[in-house]
Amino acid sequence: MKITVIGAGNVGATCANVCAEKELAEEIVLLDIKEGFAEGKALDMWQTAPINMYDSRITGVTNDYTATKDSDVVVITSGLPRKPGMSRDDLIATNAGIVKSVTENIIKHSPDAIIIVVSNPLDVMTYCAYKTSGLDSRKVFGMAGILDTARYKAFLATELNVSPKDIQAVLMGGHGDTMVPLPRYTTVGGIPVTELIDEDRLNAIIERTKFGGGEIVKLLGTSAWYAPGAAAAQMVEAVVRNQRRVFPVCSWLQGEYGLKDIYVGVPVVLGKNGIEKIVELKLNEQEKELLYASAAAVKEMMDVLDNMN
Ligand SMILES: NC(=O)c1ccc[n+]([C@@H]2O[C@H](COP(=O)([O-])OP(=O)(O)OC[C@H]3O[C@@H](n4cnc5c(N)ncnc54)[C@H](O)[C@@H]3O)[C@@H](O)[C@H]2O)c1
Ligand SMILES: O=C(O)C[C@H](O)C(=O)O
Repeated sequence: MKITVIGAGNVGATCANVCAEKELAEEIVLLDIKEGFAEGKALDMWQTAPINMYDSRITGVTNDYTATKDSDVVVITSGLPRKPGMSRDDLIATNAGIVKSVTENIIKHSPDAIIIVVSNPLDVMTYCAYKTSGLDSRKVFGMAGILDTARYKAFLATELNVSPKDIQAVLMGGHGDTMVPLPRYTTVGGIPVTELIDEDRLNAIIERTKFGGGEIVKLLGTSAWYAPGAAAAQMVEAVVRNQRRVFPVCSWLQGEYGLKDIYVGVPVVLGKNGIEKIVELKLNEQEKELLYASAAAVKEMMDVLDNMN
């Protein structure tokens, strides 16, 4: 197995580090456009191998795609993060150029790779990588739902003073303020969450989840990386170990949920072929309405991207 992570910044480096610590591949390549940056990060990480006891070999390169040749999985994290006061959509012009050129280079050297997109605005950048790569849509998908549900679960674990391990949840829609956490599909040790928390508190947690990325941007002046990097690595793990995990993933819909030709977050089964199956939940009218509003916001940005090319 060979994994490449494009972008050795906060998210890319964290993702590569988690992949190495979990020994997800014999070879992990970190690539960045900044001279010496990926080399330095990779060298530092490799020096943790004797401490953390792993033998996945990490190397870093400056924009040399020959080193990424025959990768099984490529994670794209290259691009600008937002600053306080910005929305993710404000990044579209710069990051579309970066994701397009990166995808072209990936495909030249790893024509059969599975591509996991992390760069923002997530749903539109995943669409950009899909269009550019020419790959089957099952092999090009985006990371957002694992992060967004992790935030939702973490907030619930704090509120209920229980282990986050026991919280299960589904969240759908785009990776923006319109995302749709689904309380009807949220359980704590198998108990419906609505039996454990009153409606007002639950609604407050849902609102905090929707703006969870922005909360961190305000605190740090740049966006989050520990949870995003770990979430991307969890998707890599599901693929390289063929785990068939069920996660919300930004996926290309072809009629599922009544939506067509759009990338948006839905629950899927993730395995060695990428998206093995899209799971269709029986949403009620209110949930459908929220999902469609979120899909409409994503579609608007996909149209912006189409008009840029
Ligand atoms: N999907 C999500 O849930 C999620 C979560 C967190 C961050 N993000 C997004 O991920 C991206 C990266 O965030 P970050 O915090 O790691 O930013 P960062 O600035 O720390 O790292 C980005 C890296 O990309 C590199 N880069 C830029 N252009 C490149 C190119 N053409 N080729 C290779 N490398 C290039 C930069 O040199 C930099 O090192 C941002 O767009 C951010 O919004 C998405
Ligand atoms: O909020 C951001 O800009 C980064 C990322 O999408 C996140 O949710 O942490």
